[in-house]
Amino acid sequence: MQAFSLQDGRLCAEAVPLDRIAEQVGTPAYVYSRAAIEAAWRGFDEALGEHPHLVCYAVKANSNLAVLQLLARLGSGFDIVSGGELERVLAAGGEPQKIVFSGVGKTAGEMRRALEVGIRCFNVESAAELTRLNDVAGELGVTAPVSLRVNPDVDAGTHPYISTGLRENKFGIDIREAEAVYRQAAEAPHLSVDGVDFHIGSQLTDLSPIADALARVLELVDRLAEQGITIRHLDVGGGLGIRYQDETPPAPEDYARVLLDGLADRDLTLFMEPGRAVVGNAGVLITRVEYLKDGPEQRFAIVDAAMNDLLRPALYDAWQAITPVRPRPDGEALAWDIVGPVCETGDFLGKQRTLALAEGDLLAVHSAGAYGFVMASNYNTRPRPPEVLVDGDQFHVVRAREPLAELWRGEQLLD
Ligand SMILES: Cc1ncc(COP(=O)(O)O)c(C=O)c1O
Ligand SMILES: N[C@@H](CCCC[NH3+])C(=O)O
Repeated sequence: MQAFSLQDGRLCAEAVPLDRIAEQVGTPAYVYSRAAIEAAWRGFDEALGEHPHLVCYAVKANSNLAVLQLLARLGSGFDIVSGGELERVLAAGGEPQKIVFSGVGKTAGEMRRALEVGIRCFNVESAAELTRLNDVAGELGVTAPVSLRVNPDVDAGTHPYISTGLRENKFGIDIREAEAVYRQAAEAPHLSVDGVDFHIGSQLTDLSPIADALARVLELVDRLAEQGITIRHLDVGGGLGIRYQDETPPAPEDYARVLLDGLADRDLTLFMEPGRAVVGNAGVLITRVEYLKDGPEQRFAIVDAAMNDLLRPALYDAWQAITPVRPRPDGEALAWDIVGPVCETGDFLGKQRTLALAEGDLLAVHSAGAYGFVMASNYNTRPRPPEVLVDGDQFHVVRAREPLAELWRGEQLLD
């Protein structure tokens, strides 16, 4: 949960210097720490102690196969939102019985595949989706396990683009309509009601909206029990924040305490879907300064990473720490806008960063393990960067830089 630190040019807890990685794979490149990922996942798993639970890592945060494989080996479950993520989890050795499938727009094809492999549960987000899932399960002659994602209408107090638990958001089933939809589910011949689910937003730094949402959803569970609809598991989604700058996100133990206190003596298995908090501070994006440019109003450090590699600053105006891998203690510290080569004014990684810089310097953009590579694109026909996993004193290139010719594979010239 701590902001990631570099010690002597290395990811903390790992022995490989980042400049050695840069020499071998070039820049920009994502670098992840195995030790940090595993420690963060265990933090959630251990916080829930003996209470029956399943930590379903949210694949969307970082879906690199080697990252998924590490988590699968720890016994992690997975929260997926597409057929593509399902295939990734299976390819990485994830157990189908530990997969939950979220998302508002599941296609019939995605449902079919998930039923064929036998996932643990579908987090259903509308009455229409429930009808489709029942039909698809019926065609296959199987029963689909379901949990309804309810929208508890609480303000998560996060960026509006990543807040999901308000009535006006597209996510989940309005909590006031949930009982009726549960009755529909209970009567459907090819569905079995197993759980209830909520997820109110991402980068949450305060536990009180989670406690509010939990209380509302537990009232629903109790009302359903009175009607003979038994809920066996409660999925509390993900969303726990990390420290990017000066945030003080709750520790997994405090989070777990709120959840377990809320449950009281109810017999509910807990599922959780953390993404960012598992991988966010376990990764950096390394990039090299190409040019220093003195504009009339502003100094620019033009680096070789851009918004296509790391979108969060451009999309959310997100702040991520940027530090030199080898600081220049005797250099003059000046305020720089750290910008990329893409042809957009919004292409920046950081603004007004006071640093002593020279051309050729290697920089690390911190907290880049979550929503980094997964949101990268080929805009400006730039190859997506390689991904490297550091494991003690070794490192592995777990995804190579895309060769340029791959960027137009499948395209056709006209006759
Ligand atoms: C349903 C669901 N579960 C889990 C997550 C993971 O969220 P986070 O990375 O904030 O933990 C998300 C994304 O916000 C989500 O939409
Ligand atoms: N992409 C967002 C988080 C989205 C959460 C997805 N449900 C971010 O970088 O902060």
